[in-house]
Amino acid sequence: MRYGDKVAVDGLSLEVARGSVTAVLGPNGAGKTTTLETCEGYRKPQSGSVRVLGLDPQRDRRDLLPRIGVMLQSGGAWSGVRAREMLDHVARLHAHPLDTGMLSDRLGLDDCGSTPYRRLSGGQQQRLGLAMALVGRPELLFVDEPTAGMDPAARRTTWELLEEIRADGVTVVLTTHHLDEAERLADTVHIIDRGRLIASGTPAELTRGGRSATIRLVVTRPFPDGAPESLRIALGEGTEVRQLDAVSMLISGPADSTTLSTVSRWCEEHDVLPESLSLGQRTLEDVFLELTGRELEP
Ligand SMILES: Nc1ncnc2c1ncn2[C@@H]1O[C@H](COP(=O)(O)OP(=O)(O)OP(=O)(O)O)[C@@H](O)[C@H]1O
Repeated sequence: MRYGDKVAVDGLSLEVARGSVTAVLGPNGAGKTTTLETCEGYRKPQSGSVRVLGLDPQRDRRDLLPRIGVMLQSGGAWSGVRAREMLDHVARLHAHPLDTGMLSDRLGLDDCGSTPYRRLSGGQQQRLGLAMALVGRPELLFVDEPTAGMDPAARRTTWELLEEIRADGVTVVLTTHHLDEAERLADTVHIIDRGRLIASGTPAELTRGGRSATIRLVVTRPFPDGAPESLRIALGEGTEVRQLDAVSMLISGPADSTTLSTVSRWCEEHDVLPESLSLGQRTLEDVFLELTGRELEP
C-alpha cells in the first residue's frame, strides 16, 4: 500500500485464525491503520491480495460488511448526534442487533447517552465506537487502537469486553502500540515496523529465550556518581545499563548466569546494598528493541 511515493505497507503477509485475537503491534506510523483499512475494504492495495472471511473486501463489499464490525481510530459518528441516538441508528441497520441498552450499560455509556458526539471525552468516543462496531453481532471485529485515550478503569473494562467477545467465538483483529494490551489480549502478535512484518508469534513464543535478559537492580540508597557507566564496563560488551531513578537501574544483557553474579559483585565492590535484584522475563519491548534497535514506546 502506498500513498503517492510513500510506501506505507510493504509486502506484509499475515493470516488470522478464526476465533482468535490477533494484535498488530507497532510504533506510530508503522502501517497498522493502513493494514486494517485495507482489510476493511476502505483502501485498495496497489499490489497483493486480501481475503477476509474468504471474501475480497473491495469486490465483495456488500456481502462482507454485514459480517464484520469496524471500530475506527477516530470519528465514525456525526458531530451533533447524541451518543445513544447514534448507537440506536447503527443498530437499526443490522438484521439482528444486540440490545443497545445492554451495550450502553456494559460500556459505561449510560451517563453520556444524551451528550452530542463532539462533546464526548476521547475515552467516551472510543467506547461509543466499540459499541457501534459490536452492535451488529459481527463474526469478525476490527478495532484500531481500542483503548487510546481511555482512563485505566475504562481500559480494563474494554479488555474484559474484548475477552468476552472472543469467548463468544468472534474473531478480533486489533492494532495497538501498547505492549501490555497485546500481551494481555492477543493469541497471536504481529509486530510491524515501517510497513514490514518483523516478527510473529504468540506473546510467549516472542518473549521466550532470545539473546538478552533484563535485570532490575534496586538499591537502598542513591547510586554513586557514574554508576551506570562503571557497571556497563564491569559487564562488558553487549550490555545496556539504564538508570531509571536514583535507586534503580535496568540492565539488558546476555542471558547467562554470569550477568547476575557480575552485578552482585559490582554492588559489593562499590559499597552498594541491593534491596532487590531480579532477573525479568523478556518483554515484547525487548523483542522490538532487539529487532530494530529502537524503543517501541519512547
Ligand atoms: N492518507 C494518507 N496520505 C499520505 N500518507 C499517509 C496517509 N495515511 C497514512 N500515511 C502514512 O503512511 C504511514 C503509515 O500510516 P498508518 O496510519 O497506517 O500507521 P499506524 O501504524 O496506524 O500509525 P498510528 O499508530 O500513528 O496510527 C505513515 O508514515 C503515515 O504518515
